[in-house]
Amino acid sequence: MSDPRNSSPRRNSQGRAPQRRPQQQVQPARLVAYEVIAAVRESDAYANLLLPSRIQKAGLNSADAALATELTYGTLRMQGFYDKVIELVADRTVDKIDPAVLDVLRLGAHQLLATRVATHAAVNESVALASQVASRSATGFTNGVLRTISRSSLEEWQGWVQEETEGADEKLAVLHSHPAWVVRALRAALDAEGRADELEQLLQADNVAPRVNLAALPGLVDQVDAAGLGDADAFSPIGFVLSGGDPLGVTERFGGRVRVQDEGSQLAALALSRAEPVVAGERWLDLCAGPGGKAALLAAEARLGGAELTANELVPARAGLVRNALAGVPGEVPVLELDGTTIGDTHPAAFDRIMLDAPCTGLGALRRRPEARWRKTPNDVAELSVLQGKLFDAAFAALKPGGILAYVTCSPHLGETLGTVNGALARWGDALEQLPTREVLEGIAANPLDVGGDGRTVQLWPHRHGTDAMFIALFRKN
Ligand SMILES: C[S@@+](CC[C@H](N)C(=O)[O-])C[C@H]1O[C@@H](n2cnc3c(N)ncnc32)[C@H](O)[C@@H]1O
Repeated sequence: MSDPRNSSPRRNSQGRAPQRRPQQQVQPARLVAYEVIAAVRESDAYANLLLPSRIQKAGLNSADAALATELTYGTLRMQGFYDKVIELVADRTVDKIDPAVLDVLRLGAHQLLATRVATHAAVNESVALASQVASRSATGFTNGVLRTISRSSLEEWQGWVQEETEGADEKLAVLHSHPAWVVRALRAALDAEGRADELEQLLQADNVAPRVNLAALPGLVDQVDAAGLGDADAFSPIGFVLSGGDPLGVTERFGGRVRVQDEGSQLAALALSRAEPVVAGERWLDLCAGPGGKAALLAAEARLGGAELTANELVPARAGLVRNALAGVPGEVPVLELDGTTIGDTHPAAFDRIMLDAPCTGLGALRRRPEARWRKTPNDVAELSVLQGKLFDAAFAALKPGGILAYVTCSPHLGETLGTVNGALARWGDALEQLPTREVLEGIAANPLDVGGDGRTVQLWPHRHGTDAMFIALFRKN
């Protein structure tokens, strides 16, 4: 069989521009997907925030809403791979393609290579979309590129794309659609546990939409009612995998006492609240609380043990989200709006337990935020690790002697995990004691966790635990 790359649209007679503007209507689900993908590119929109409102505005039924979601998320996730395929076919780099046409091509490539959408529907609707959002001349180009892509299988394109790419990490990067620097960072993080051979599994897991996970707030939900929501989580003792239906409907039905929350986030909050028995009257702080997932769980745990939680969040709009998240838990939880780096000055030695769920790159939650991988840079790691160090020191100063600090990130990047921890240990010496985090979590988890490392810190992984790649480290102030 001849190499399909030789049938580039410029050379292929079947790819010639149609003579007339296509009459086909673009299906609303595809139009919604295109609009969100374009907004992500043009105005740095967040797909997970914009998509629900676009679906609602377009009045999509549930099947079309599911299609729009799959098309949007799948296209954004696999954009790096599709761009390489498009470059091979179009015989030019993607920066030489009109951005609106490129979005149409990415969306079309996704339908052809990763969905069961019929080839004629994927191509014809993409051509119609190109004529609607770009120029008439773009229709011939779109038609040619997509017809060429459709003539070969995903596996064949994967082979050609790898052949065209130099370097082992770079090949994995393009094949699994991650920036190469992220692949190198993930390899280093796995390598620190002696598990670099799991890299490909991790990259694959980043490209699979996560299941909807729920947390039933302890002491506030009848566990029998909650059990009807789905299967119990493998690890979190309060978690469930939603078996079906609208997650927001479930949260509303339970008055906010059942919440959508990743299992790893549940374990991180429980690691702090259950590290040792709670003494009534303890004061707890959630230093970087927005949007409030862990704060709600900590508030429920504090209520059970007779402790008092305070939440803090720098960004006022996100502090509002924290207040909403706390609404399902009886009792008052003050929500401060301070810069967390000053908490040691405003509240010296004031708290028995502090959650520092630090601002981070979020490289551990790439499956959840499909466009995030394309927005982060190594500079973000450098800047965030400085902020993480400052927040750590402030939290340490706000901790009472004997108090417990949980340092948590939803990034496995070593600069944000062990780098920050080792920096703090170097600064604080014997005053900062590492607690056996793995042992604490093994006492909480419903099943053995099988985490790597030396046990003083815990790194969870999507491919291994089905959670976001949460990093959790517990400390005591001596
Ligand atoms: C990883 S998120 C926390 C997630 C939260 N714990 C949850 O479970 O929903 C980090 C939060 O820290 C906030 N933040 C960033 N810089 C901060 C600062 N200097 N002081 C306090 N909060 C800050 C961000 O706005 C963001 O909401």
